[in-house]
Amino acid sequence: MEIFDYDNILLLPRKCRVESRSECDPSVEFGGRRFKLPVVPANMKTVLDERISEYLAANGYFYVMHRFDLDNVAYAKSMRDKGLFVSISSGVKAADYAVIDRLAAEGVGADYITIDIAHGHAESVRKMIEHIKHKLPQAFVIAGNVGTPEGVIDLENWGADATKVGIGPGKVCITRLKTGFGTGGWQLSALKWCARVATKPIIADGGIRHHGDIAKSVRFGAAMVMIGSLFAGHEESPGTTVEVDGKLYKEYYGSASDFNKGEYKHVEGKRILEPIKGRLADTLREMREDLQSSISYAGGRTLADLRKVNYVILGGENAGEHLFM
Ligand SMILES: NC(=O)C1=CN([C@@H]2O[C@H](COP(=O)(O)OP(=O)(O)OC[C@H]3O[C@@H](n4cnc5c(N)ncnc54)[C@H](OP(=O)(O)O)[C@@H]3O)[C@@H](O)[C@H]2O)C=CC1
Ligand SMILES: Nc1nc2c(ncn2[C@@H]2O[C@H](COP(=O)(O)O)[C@@H](O)[C@H]2O)c(=O)[nH]1
Repeated sequence: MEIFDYDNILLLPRKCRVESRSECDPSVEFGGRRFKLPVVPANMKTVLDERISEYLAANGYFYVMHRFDLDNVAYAKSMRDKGLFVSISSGVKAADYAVIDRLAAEGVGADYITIDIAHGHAESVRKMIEHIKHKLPQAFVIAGNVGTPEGVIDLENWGADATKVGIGPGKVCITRLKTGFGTGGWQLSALKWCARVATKPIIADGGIRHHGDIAKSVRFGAAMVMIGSLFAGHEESPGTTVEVDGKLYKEYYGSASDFNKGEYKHVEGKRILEPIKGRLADTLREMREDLQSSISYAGGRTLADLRKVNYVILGGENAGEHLFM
C-alpha cells in the first residue's frame, strides 16, 4: 500500500476549461442540502459556539455543533426558532440517549447527528446509530471516527449515512504518542484506503494545514473535510485570547485534553495557541477562491472534477507519478 500524507503529494494539472475561476463551483450536496464548500469546522469548543454555528447555517455552510457543556435540546430548539437546520453531536453514554429521546418526544428532531467518539469502530456506536434511527428516522447520521476500511464498512452496515475518517491526525492530538495507534502522518492515504470501500460519503477529519489540502482530500475520496486548527484563532473564535510578547493568540485545545475534560483522565489531546488570524468570513471567502482555483487546475468546473486528476508522491520509497485511483 502507498503511504503518503498532505505534505508529500501534489496534484497534476489538466488543460483548463474555464475562462475565469468564477466559473468553478466548489459547492457540495451533503445529506440532502447543498453547501457552499465541502468544509466543516471541527465540533470542538475552541472552534465554534452557538453564534458561529448560526452564522454558518444562515450563510450556506455546513456545521456540526460540539457536545460539551451544552444543552443539546435547548440548542436545537433555538436553531429551529431561527428557521435554521439543526446539526448536533452525540456521544454514546446514557445522557446522550436521553438527548435523542427528548428531541423525539418534544418534536424538535435534528437534521444531522454526528456520533463523535475517539474509537468509533465500536458496539457502542452501533447501538447509538440504531437508537437514533429508531427515534429520529429522518436524521442524517454521521458516525466516527475510524481509520480503516473495516471501520467504514461496519459503520455503513450499522446504518450510518456518512462516516468520519481520522484517528489522531489533528494538530492538538496526542493519540499516536499516547497509544501508538492512528492515521496521523498518513491520513491522506488512510482516506484513500477507506474511500475505496465506502458506498456513502466520507468526512476526512484532521490534519488539514493549508487550503490546498482540501482539494487533496476531495481527490482521495472525501465528500466533506472537517477542520479544527485553521478555523480556531479567528476574532470570533470561542477560545480565550492570550497575549505573548505583544502578539495576540487564541487558545485551541483538544476535546480529549484535560482543558476540555476538566480532569486529567484518558487525556489524548493538548492545548496550543493559534495566532489570531482575522475574521472567519474572510477565511471562508479565501477557502472558496482557493478551491475554485484548484478546480480550474483540475481542468474542471465542479468539485467532482478534482477526482479525475493524477498525482505525484514527493520523496520516499513510494515516490512517482500515479494515474487515477
Ligand atoms: N479523532 C481522534 O483521533 C480523536 C478524537 N477525540 C475526540 O475527543 C472527544 C472525546 O472522545 P471520547 O473520550 O471518545 O468521548 P466520550 O468521553 O464521550 O467517551 C465516549 C465513550 O467511549 C468510551 N471510549 C473512549 N475511548 C475509548 C477507547 N479507546 N476504547 C473503548 N472505549 C472508549 C468511553 O469510555 P471510557 O472513557 O470509560 O473508556 C465512553 O464511554 C470526542 O469529540 C472525540 O472525537 C478523542 C481522541 C481521538
Ligand atoms: N486525538 C485527538 N484528536 C482530537 C482531539 N480533539 C479533536 N480532535 C480531532 O482533531 C480534529 C481537528 O484536527 P485539525 O488538524 O484540523 O486541528 C477534530 O475534528 C477531531 O477529530 C483530541 O483531544 N485528541
